[in-house]
Order: sequence, then structure tokens, then C-alpha cells
Amino acid sequence: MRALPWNRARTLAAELATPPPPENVPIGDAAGRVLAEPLRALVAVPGFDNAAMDGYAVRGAGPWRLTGRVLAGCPDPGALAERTAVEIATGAPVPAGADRVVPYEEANREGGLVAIRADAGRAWVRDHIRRRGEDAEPGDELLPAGSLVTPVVLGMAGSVGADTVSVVPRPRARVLLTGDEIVRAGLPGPGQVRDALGPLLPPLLAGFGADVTGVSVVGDASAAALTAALAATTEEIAVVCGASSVGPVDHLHAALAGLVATVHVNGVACRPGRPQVLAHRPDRGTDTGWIVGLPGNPYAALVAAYTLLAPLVAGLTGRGLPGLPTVAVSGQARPVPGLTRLVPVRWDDSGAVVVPRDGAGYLGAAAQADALAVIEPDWTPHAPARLILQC
Ligand SMILES: Nc1nc2c(c(=O)[nH]1)N[C@H]1C(S)=C(S)[C@@H](COP(=O)(O)OP(=O)(O)OC[C@H]3O[C@@H](n4cnc5c(N)ncnc54)[C@H](O)[C@@H]3O)O[C@H]1N2
Ligand code: MOO
Repeated sequence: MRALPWNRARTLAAELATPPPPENVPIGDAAGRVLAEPLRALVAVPGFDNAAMDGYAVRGAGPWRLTGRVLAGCPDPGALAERTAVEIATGAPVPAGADRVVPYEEANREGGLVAIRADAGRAWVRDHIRRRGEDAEPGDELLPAGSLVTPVVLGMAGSVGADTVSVVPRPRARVLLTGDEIVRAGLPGPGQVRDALGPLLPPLLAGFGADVTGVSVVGDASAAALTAALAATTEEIAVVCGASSVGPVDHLHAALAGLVATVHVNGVACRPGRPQVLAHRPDRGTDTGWIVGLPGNPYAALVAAYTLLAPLVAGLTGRGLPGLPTVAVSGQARPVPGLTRLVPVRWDDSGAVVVPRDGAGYLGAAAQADALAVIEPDWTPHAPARLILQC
């Protein structure tokens, strides 16, 4: 199978996966989830005409005779008669018949009378009343399905009366590290390599919107061990790290053949990260059974995670592929004919600047970066490039 262009691989991963049936969760537990259905207002906001300022609610021409006080939480403020006023607090319901609220700063109160101050100018002409339903009416669609539930969305959901929201279940992922040389703790001995991907992938996937249930190591001894580990995976996504290339113990392709998996992506025309794989188990629906092969080289694995894993999670959560912002990039990005390069960049006043020394085998440059720039073959220094923001 021919290596796919980077853009195509990315969009394909998002298009192929579909979300599972939604679930209702309390708004307190919904942060970071994705709306499965549009968020609609259950009540009007504001729920009643209320004062936008502390002052006096008045009716008709002034001066006004002061007849009482209305505080926030008052269930029934009554009605105002012509040429009368009530003292009113911000957020309190405005009595029926009131024309406006005069803020304290613009009012004179003497004895039982309230009048506009002589020096109030025209500021008092504003009515300082927030009208029922001016922000939302019951049934209004406030956000479409596919929206990320941010803290702000939750605050708004509370404002419109929601106790629960309908969201997409978070996909789960199991990470399978391959390689007899990999050690997961302590200092590596001769010929050994300390694992970089076990620490990287769970929080990276959490940022994409998926939960890693476990990280385990599969030895290089035979393809059967990797086939068995993949067959035993019940999570929606199995992430295989390493074993994606053509080496003598690179067993991923043999394992996929053993599972009769459908291989949708086998190689991406990007550098680093070319030997990456997206496959699907034929016995599963498109909301589960996904297998993603990441190259063993850690920076190549990071690039592949942004290329295939993040879009796959976007598809599984119904979020869709996010657009990539475009900014001017300077520095040595070294475009390659026929390939998309992904290079770590940092912000500076002029845009984004390439962080030097971005080898496939080490995360040092990416660790200093704010984003990865997508460098196409026709890029020239200071030209714009799309960015993947690091999460
Ligand atoms: N003849 C060819 N050889 C290679 C090609 C090719 O096209 N033809 N592609 C090269 C590229 S590009 C990459 S990337 C690697 C990908 O190899 P694998 O995905 O099969 O990964 P491994 O061989 O298992 O390991 C590669 C490298 O990464 C280290 N590694 C593996 N896992 C981890 C980990 N969890 N933490 C840190 N480092 C890890 C491993 O020790 C190796 O050094 O293939 C090239 N070869
Ligand atoms: O493309 Mo490999 O993924 O250079 O390290």
C-alpha cells in the first residue's frame, strides 16, 4: 500500500470512526466530554425582567415617590404606580410597569422622593433592565452536537437549567509497547532503552479525549504474542508502539494479518513518522476495534499520534477534525520534496520559530516547543504554515 499524503491520512482517520451511543452525565462530571446532542435552553435567561444596576426602579416622569424596596430572590415585586419608585438591587425582579432603573450614582434621594441628579447627563437614559429571554429562550439551540464541553459551556448549561448533558462516552485505549530492549523504570543497562512512550501517551491521549486503561510490554519473540495481545484488547483503541517497520522482529503487520484486520493506512508521506498504521478489526463496529501503529522512535511516535490518533479520537467522539491555525514560521524547517515535515516550533514576536535538532529518536526539541508546524514541500522561510498546538 502506498504511503498516504499527510492530510489524507489525518482526515481519513477522523472520517472512518463513528461515536458510540450517547450517555447522560451530571454537569459536574462532563468537563472535557463532547456533546452528543445540541445543548438547548430549558428556561429563559434572564428568567424575568431584572435590574442591571443597584438603584431605583421608576415609573413615569420624575421626581418619584419612594414606596418600598425589592431585593434579589423576591418572588413577586408587585406593580409600580405612575410617578412612584422602589429601591432595587442588581438582579432583583423589576416591578410591573417600571420604565427603567436609575442607578444610585445618577439619583438624588431626599425625604421620600427620588429624582435624577442635575449632573447625571444623559447616562440615565439607559433603562438598566435585563429583559426576560434576551439571552436565551426555552428550546433555543445554544451549541451544536460535537461541541467540546469546556468549563464555560458547563457554566452556561447551569444558567439554562441543565442538571445533565448528553455526551459521547470517552473512548478507551490500551497501549502496547514492543521491544525486548525497552525498560520501564530505572537506568537502562547495556543495549537497553528507557521507555519514552509509556509516560507520553496516557496524558497525550487524555488531551485528545480518550482514557488509557493500561500500558503493557509485548516481547519481540513472536508475532503470536502481539496477535494475542491485540485479540485480547477490549478497549476501543489499541495503540502499538514500535514493530511498525520492516525489521526482523517488527511483527505488527503479521499480527494484523493474523487478525484479518482491514488496514486503512500503511505509511504516511511525512517525516518523521512514515511507518504508521491505522487498521480496524473486521469483527467490530466502527465505534471500536481500532488499531493504531506508532513508530518506535519517540518523536516519530508523537508525530504519528497527532496524525492518526488525535483524528481517530475526534471521530470516535463526534468532534470532527479541528481546523489548524496558520502562522508565519521562521528558522530551519528543511522542507522535503514529496513529504510533509512536522517540526517543533516556539512562539516569538514574529510568529513561530523552529526549535533546532528535531531528530526522530528523541523528544528534546518537541519538549521545548509550543506547537508542531506542518511544513509542506513548497514552504520558504517566513512563509505561513499550519500548526498543531501541543496538548
Ligand atoms: N529498512 C528500513 N528500516 C527502517 C525504516 C524503513 O523504511 N526501512 N523506517 C525507519 C523509520 S522512519 C522508523 S521511525 C523506524 C520505525 O521502527 P519501528 O516502528 O519498527 O520501531 P522499532 O524498530 O521497534 O524501534 C525503533 C526505535 O525506537 C526505539 N523505541 C521503541 N519503542 C520505544 C519506547 N517505548 N521508548 C523509547 N524508544 C523506543 C527502539 O529502541 C528503536 O531505537 O524504523 C526505521 N527503520
Ligand atoms: O520517520 Mo521515522 O518515523 O524517521 O523516525
